[in-house]
Amino acid sequence: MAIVKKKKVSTTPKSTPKENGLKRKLEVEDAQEAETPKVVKKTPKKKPLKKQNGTAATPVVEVEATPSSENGPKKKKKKVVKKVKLFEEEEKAPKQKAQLIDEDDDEEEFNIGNLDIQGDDDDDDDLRDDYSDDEEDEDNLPIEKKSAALDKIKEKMLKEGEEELQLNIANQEKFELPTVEDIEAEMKSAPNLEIVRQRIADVIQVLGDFKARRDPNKSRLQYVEVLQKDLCSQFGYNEYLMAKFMDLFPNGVELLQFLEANDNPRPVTIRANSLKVKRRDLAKNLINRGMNVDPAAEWTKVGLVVYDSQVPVGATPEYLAGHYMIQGLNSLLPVMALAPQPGDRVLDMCSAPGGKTSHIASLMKNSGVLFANDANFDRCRAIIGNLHRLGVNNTVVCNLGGEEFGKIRPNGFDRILLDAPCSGTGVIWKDQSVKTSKDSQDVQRRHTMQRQLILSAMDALDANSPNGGYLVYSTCSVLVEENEAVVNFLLERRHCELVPTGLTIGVDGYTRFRDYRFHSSLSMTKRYYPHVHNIDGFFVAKIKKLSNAKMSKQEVLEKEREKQENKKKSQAEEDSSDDKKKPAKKAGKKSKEDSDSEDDDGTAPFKNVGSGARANKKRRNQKKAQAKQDSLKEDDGFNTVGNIKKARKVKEFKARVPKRAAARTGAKAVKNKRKKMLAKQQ
Ligand SMILES: C[S@@+](CC[C@H](N)C(=O)[O-])C[C@H]1O[C@@H](n2cnc3c(N)ncnc32)[C@H](O)[C@@H]1O
Repeated sequence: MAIVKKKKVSTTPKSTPKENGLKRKLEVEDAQEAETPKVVKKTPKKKPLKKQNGTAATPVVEVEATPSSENGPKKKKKKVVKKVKLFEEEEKAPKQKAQLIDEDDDEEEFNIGNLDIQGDDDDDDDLRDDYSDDEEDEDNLPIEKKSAALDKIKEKMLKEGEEELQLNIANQEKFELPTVEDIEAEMKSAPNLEIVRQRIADVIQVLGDFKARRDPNKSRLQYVEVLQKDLCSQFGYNEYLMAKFMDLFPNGVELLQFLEANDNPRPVTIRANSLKVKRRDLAKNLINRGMNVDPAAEWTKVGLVVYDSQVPVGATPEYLAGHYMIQGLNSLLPVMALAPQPGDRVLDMCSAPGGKTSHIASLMKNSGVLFANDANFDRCRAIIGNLHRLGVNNTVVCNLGGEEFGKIRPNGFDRILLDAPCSGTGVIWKDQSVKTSKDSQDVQRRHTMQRQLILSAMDALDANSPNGGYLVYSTCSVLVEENEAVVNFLLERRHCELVPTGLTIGVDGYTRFRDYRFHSSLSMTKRYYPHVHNIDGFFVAKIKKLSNAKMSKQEVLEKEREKQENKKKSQAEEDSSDDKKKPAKKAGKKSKEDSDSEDDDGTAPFKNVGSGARANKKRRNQKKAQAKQDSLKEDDGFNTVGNIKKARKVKEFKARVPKRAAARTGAKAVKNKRKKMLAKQQ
């Protein structure tokens, strides 16, 4: 309880920068207290664009919030006594106040200098010390003194929280896991979100140190199921998507960070249109209009972040004059990877509303030719509007299915951007309906379309282009099925190879993910996450076309065979390394200890990713995986091995017997006749 309130303090403005005499004067004149323009500018500046480190505050706070049965009451007593002392000193009415506080045990806040600060009187001592220190430092403004005092208190609280967490861990508290049925029943009535939140923190803690904290009668799977249900109810996702995210982030703390980032907006960013203005000049003009802007990140020369604005960002004279485009920073990445050159022939295959198109045109310096295509006619209007506003004049807007380009313009472009339609799982903050609307079928449909589009894009690319032959594939999805799986499919179907994106940020793409095994070069692709990079979830791959010749069936089959062999090899290697780690026990004699120890790998909370499981289990898993693969091949659009499957036609058996004969004779005669005919054929 006490720690949850501490969060309150951490959200208040943190620090005021030291400023020179003139600025200080202005500030004092402008506003006596906290809200000077400088403070507004500086405070968010640090937050939105800095890469967060792995241990973000929120989940830790949640764990800290776990009440320690031993410490809780003791601490409270101490606080009450100390508060009494303070009130004695401050108000000189000891008895009355003590009574008051005893009556209201929950009251843990008191007011100092217009700022609500909670905590025990050690904090107050600190605060007083801080003020006395500050008194000595006559240069500081009152707000600076308060800010410094707050910083100290916050630091202390964090330390205390950490100590409390350590104490909890040391106490080895056992948490009792409800059954999935209990949770389902709980969900039918209005669930208490505070309890759910606490349970999530508890389960993640248990999964993080499974051996020591588990209930011996419960398996890892049971914990994971409870966690999944709770996360769905806490964050409002369907189970399908939550399972996908749990696969993607096997570490519970990171999963929470990702889910929380999905509920918060990304910073507002704009791209300076270099066809019309330099970023520096644009920034000056916008600041003069009352917008608080700064360069968005080190890796971009055209991005600006807008902290706050007194005018709507989409209605300034500069916007209307086409000096900038409102764009998420992630949108800059695929265009930077594409690196279009002046004079190139470029295709933007799925381009509406034209943010990336106009960026491409500006890098081409309005020269060469750019085709901006989109299958949606209404969205094409938006492209045209934006291109006019931004002064782009090297572009042809067209309204075709992207799948057509491979046929109507084979080997026709130097560079192609395929910013594919996707599930949008990287931009959930923009569209919360994604949380519940995406299911297996939907993702499968996208996956199929993406594979068709990527093949068409590759066919439309000219491998003999003097300085090109590059395709950039991007999505605003974090799902492997829409990213690595699609690119891997292309590598198996066409003469092409992955090349480095040239992007300095991002994490490497997967080369293996659950049942999927991708080409090792997939590590050259880049992934972006909102909780890591503070930009939308995104994926970028850059591919070079090696030959305009299409692959023959023979070659495709050969690649296929090669792939299967590699897969078997890597599987065998895995098995042998597992066998080395743990000698295989006698098959069929599987004790309870064995089954427990399967779960004991605490490195990955949700599953034993890369654990040293025994050969027996491995074999069973292999069988399961094989069965799954077979079923994928059967009817699942995620099959990255075979052709893109159209709806299967069910072939009916037809007896090769003339209809008239069949009509004349009985069933038995027809059967005999058929037998005879078959014998003859043989
Ligand atoms: C992710 S958005 C593109 C965003 C755009 N690149 C930008 O930066 O402004 C995907 C676009 O693909 C279009 N689209 C969907 N299916 C398509 C297809 N088969 N061929 C071409 N475009 C398609 C959609 O209309 C949508 O505008």
